[in-house]
Amino acid sequence: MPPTSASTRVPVVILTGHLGSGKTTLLNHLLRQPGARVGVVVNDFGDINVDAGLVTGQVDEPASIAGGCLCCLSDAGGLDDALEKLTHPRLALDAVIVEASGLAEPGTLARLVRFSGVERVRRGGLIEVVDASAYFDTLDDGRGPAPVRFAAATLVVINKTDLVPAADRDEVLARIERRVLEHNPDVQIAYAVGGRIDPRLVYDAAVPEDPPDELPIAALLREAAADHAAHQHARSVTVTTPGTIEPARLLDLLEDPPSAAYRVKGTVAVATGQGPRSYQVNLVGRSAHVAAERPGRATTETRSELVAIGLELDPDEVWQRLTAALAPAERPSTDGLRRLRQLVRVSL
Ligand SMILES: Nc1nc2c(ncn2[C@@H]2O[C@H](COP(=O)(O)OP(=O)(O)OP(=O)(O)O)[C@@H](O)[C@H]2O)c(=O)[nH]1
Repeated sequence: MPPTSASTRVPVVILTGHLGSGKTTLLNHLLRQPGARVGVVVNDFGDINVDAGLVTGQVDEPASIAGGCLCCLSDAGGLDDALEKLTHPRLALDAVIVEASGLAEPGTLARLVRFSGVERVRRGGLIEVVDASAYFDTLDDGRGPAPVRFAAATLVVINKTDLVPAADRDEVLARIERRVLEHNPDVQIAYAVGGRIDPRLVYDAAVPEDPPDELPIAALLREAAADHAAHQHARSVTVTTPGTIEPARLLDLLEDPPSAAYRVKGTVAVATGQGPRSYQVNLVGRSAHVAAERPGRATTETRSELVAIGLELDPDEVWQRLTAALAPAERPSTDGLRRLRQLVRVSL
């Protein structure tokens, strides 16, 4: 079998959180994003109650995908079996979200995805949902070390902030934030009501609108849920450069990304003896994935582009970092090529 093309890798996002913290609410919010094609893996449909209208078919009936979501029950076949089906190129999903039961241990799930035997998977991050109003009564008594579960997260959503009395809110949220950062100082933190985070933090929708040939279920549900309510908007910074780049500078960025950049994605071109070679770059949290594109038809234009997305991005700082990462080079340095190839190897 030919090697999997970089473009067919599907980000697998893990959603964890204590019982009742708001995982399903957040998942439903993400599924309402216009134009999104998302696969969902759940342990138990009965338990999870994804909005019925959004659950449009089992994975064996891909023709019925509508309103964006295709759900798949993780049964005896295990997670890999579900991922194998949902990452099939014929489904062309933008992302797969694995919603864990409230009792699941985040580190274990992260390892299941990281060491998944499924070739078309790439890590899409781990979102841990926290109930701000119940945090110090359930997860953490505030004494001793903070819960170790945060160590596996790339994004922590401090949800239900509306239930914290206004007078105490700043202090309670700051205390939770300090506990979250204790084991994971690089983690991105978002605040939410009803799980409403900016979907761009999690994945890219293939198209900006719902496809015209699909049922208007997602649109109706969006209206019903008044999902246009405010959420913290993610910022993004894009830098494009013509021509080929120096991989060592790109690796410098991927090994030490700007702290406020939650995702960095793009395509870069590197010169080779046989002409430019393109690589797809994806970083979520601190985990980078780089894959070589299959050599395609020769193009007249070669360019490299990176986009950084995050909640508190400083646009000037990030622009400078991305620009430095895309330093033009007609010929890559030996050290740069070695580091790039090594990252491509560990990304396989
Ligand atoms: N007030 C308030 N309620 C919320 C918020 N987010 C979720 N809820 C409610 O909290 C309850 C639990 O939310 P779920 O999304 O079912 O939580 P879950 O983490 O999926 O729950 P389990 O699957 O049982 O672990 C539901 O009644 C939600 O409507 C929020 O930000 N504010």
